[in-house]
Amino acid sequence: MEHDTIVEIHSLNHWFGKGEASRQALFDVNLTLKRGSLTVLMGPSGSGKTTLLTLIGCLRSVQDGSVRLLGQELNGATDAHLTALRRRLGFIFQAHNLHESLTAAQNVMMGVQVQGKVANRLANQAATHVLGLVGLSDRVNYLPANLSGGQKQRVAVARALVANPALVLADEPTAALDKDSAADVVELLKRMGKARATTTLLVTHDNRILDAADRILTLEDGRIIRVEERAK
Ligand SMILES: Nc1ncnc2c1ncn2[C@@H]1O[C@H](COP(=O)(O)OP(=O)(O)OP(=O)(O)O)[C@@H](O)[C@H]1O
Repeated sequence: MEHDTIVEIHSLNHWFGKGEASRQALFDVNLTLKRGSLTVLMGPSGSGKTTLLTLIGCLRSVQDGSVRLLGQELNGATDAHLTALRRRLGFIFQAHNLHESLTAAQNVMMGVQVQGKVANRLANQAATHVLGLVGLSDRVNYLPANLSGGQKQRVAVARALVANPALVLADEPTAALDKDSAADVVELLKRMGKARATTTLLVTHDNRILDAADRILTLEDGRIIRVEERAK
């Protein structure tokens, strides 16, 4: 695999349930993600977007086909191996998933500390720096309860990016936000992605993210039915 290939998927199939109740959710998915690219995944509810994202994110086991993440095969990988790989990724979900009892800075520090043992002082410096990049310098010591929805999602973006992950996976990161906050988060993902050459795969219906995408994939009934390359 080329050095700048972050994800390479061949003939991926996935099923939920066993025996009679078994239902196929993904059919013969093939996909390559290059370093620094922003790919959007679209498709109707139930088309398999989250299933694909969670397979790439080592959050469920690959059953059939090949998924190579950062040069390593996920099909047949041990739980320990999947956990180690998962730590090299950044995740952003629709609901921000912040710890309510921790400040913004402490939440972001957790994004550094999952990577292994890092001195608190260094983790704190990194967290403060990234919170500054997402425009929250004056909110580092706030608890989530005292932040707006958009600010919380910016903390979640900071937490996902603080350890410079090779790949960021995002599932509807702007869905729970009002228009202005959503625009801020989109701008941020674009800017941070460019500055750090992060590879991003995100599920969204947000037109502003579509405008920023290098490529738009459409899933329907578990199959990629359209690939639109965007000229930059
Ligand atoms: N844990 C599960 N157990 C059984 N079936 C599941 C499970 N997760 C997803 N499915 C089924 O797999 C298919 C794909 O679901 P998935 O969540 O990937 O779709 P999606 O495109 O992300 O949908 P949405 O936009 O509504 O989030 C659906 O038919 C869904 O019902």
